[in-house]
Amino acid sequence: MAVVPASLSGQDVGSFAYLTIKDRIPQILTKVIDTLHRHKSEFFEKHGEEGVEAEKKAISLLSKLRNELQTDKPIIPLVEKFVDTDIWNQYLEYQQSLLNESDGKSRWFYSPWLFVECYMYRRIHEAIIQSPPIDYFDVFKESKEQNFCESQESVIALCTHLQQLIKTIEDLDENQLKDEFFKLLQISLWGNKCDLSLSGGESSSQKTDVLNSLEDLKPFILLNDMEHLWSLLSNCKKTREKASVTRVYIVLDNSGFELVTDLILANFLLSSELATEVHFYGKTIPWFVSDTTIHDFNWLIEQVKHGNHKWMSKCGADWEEFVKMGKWVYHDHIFWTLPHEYCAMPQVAPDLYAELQKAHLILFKGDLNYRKLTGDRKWEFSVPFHQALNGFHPAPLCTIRTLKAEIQVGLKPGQGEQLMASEPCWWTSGKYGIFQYDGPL
Ligand SMILES: O=P(O)(O)OC[C@H]1O[C@](O)(CO)[C@@H](O)[C@@H]1O
Ligand SMILES: [Mn+2]
Repeated sequence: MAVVPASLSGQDVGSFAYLTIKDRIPQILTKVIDTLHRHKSEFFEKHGEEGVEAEKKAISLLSKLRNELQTDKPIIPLVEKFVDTDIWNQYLEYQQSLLNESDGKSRWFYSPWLFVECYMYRRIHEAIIQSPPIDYFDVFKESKEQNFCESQESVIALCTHLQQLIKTIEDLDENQLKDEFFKLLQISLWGNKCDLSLSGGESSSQKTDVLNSLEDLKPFILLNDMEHLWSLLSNCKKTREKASVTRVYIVLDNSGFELVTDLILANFLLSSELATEVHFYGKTIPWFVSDTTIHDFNWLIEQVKHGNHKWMSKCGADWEEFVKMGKWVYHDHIFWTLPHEYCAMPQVAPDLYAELQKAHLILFKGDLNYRKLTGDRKWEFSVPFHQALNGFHPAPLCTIRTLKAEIQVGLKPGQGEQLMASEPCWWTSGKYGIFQYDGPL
């Protein structure tokens, strides 16, 4: 097996991982507890006393979790039966086996950051499913919906842009079509600034007109492989036989404004015939505050459809139709909410790996996907992306991510060091973005 660098972890005092475990995660837990409190009367109305008791139980489990974290207690196995409980507990044992001390127990600050951060969201889910009858409750739903509602104006601007574009799409020459493709890719990139995990669950909606900001934002794209995406898809379109398909898969990240930008891009892919099918992958359980579940996906399409604007509602109606016709397919898979790096997918989720191999192109949205693609490890800046993927090559793939963690590969020699000297927060602030491609050229 190839030698890989150590994992990022909270052991490195002062690092982004350390600060996330120390400050951001407890803050998110406190918000979750507060959300449950605020829904107390709703639970009472729905379920009577039983609902109130369940709310108390969930809160006490979450307070215990917060205490374990803040006092750096050992990571304990999951107890409630769920589809992935055994896989999680096996992974916990595996993490323990990596520790050299004889009585070594995985702890929050001493284990890989990716592992403990995923574990925290899985424990939140456990607290909820241990508390029937409120075991259906999505503690992050409110903030995801708020993010969408606060981005209304930008959503209208994007829907209007897309509908105008579609009207004349057949008259566009190759270069014009490529320009439009690049625009919508960049919108989807900057949509990733709006996650709610980095902001500790605080509102992070899109209020400026992103369409008119694209030129100003260009200097912040550190790696730009958009040309490869164009070559690949325009080639598929040219060489495609009648009745055959081009499948683009989008591994989704955040709901709210970012999801709108992804759906706008997916709509364009169909309208331009660069793809004939778009497959979406979301999360099975609430995850990293703002990540998309099937409920968020359906809710958002419904909202857009009933939007108070002609072009917005046209988009929503078309999107519903794409889903009905099977041109857009939404998939769930438990693997996306496991702590494993993606190079483990062939062993842990061979069925999912086989599905991904059917794609002509896979787009991975967001920072967490990047961390899992590269194993969340301390790679040198100039290590090739292909190498950091550590054998994960199901199909041509591209990561579309704003930088929100101390990890970046594939830079030019000296580029990372230079950024580090001039702007120490360059890789955690979400200010910079990348399109990083791996696949045949
Ligand atoms: O929604 P994204 O882009 O995956 O970002 C998730 C965020 O959560 C973090 O784990 C921080 O809590 C960062 O890695 C990242 O900023
Ligand atoms: Mn996210």
